[in-house]
Amino acid sequence: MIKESVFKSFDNKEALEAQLAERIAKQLQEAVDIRGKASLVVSGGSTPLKLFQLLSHKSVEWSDVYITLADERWVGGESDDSNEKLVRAHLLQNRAASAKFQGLKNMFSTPEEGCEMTMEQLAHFPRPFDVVVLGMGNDGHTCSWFPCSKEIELALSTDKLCVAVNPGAAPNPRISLSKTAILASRQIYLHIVGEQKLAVYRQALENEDANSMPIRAVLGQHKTPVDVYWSA
Ligand SMILES: O=C(O)[C@H](O)[C@@H](O)[C@H](O)[C@H](O)COP(=O)(O)O
Repeated sequence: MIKESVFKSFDNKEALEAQLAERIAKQLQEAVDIRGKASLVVSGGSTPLKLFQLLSHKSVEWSDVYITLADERWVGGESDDSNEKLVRAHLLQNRAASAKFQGLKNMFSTPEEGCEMTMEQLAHFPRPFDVVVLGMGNDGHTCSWFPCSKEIELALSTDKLCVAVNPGAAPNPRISLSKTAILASRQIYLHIVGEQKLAVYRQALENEDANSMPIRAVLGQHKTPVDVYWSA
């Protein structure tokens, strides 16, 4: 059994998003106040869209906030599969438009070829990351740590910042921050919605085999604070 992290449940998505946006904004501003800059890592997918929109209106010194992605599909920036496109459309708007965003995709044709350049482009990011927002798939993946990929053990063991991942059961080759990179942060939020994701989360707590349910690599450690935000 994995010792449960902080688990906060909400009656509806709106209440979750309002509280999480407020908390993230406060933590980012505190980081700017203390260290002069802050770093935020966000995930793609459908869950965080409203959270991004709420965050974009928050009174944070966004020009001192560095934002990147937990993972990216290796597709063009105009593709509807692009997480960068999603972040530019929903988060890098309003007040947050002045944030310093660095995507993970570059001009190389594969993530394997582009990985080194991606890591060079992230080398200047404030680390440990101040805030990391993760989602979770129904297979227990987070970031692009897919249990069906041949790179899953590497993603969960390498000391490098990024890994290329070729998921069998999901579209597009990916680049992902590694477990080492994600856990080198001050605060992780796992943002999940719906009964099915709750059941997957509960199943993840049952044992520590992260290769089969990679979210366990995050839930099973207690060095980095992990707060789970769930709503029906
Ligand atoms: O690139 C991605 O798709 C995300 O980074 C991925 O890890 C996502 O967080 C989960 O797949 C949940 O996605 P949903 O929020 O759409 O359920």
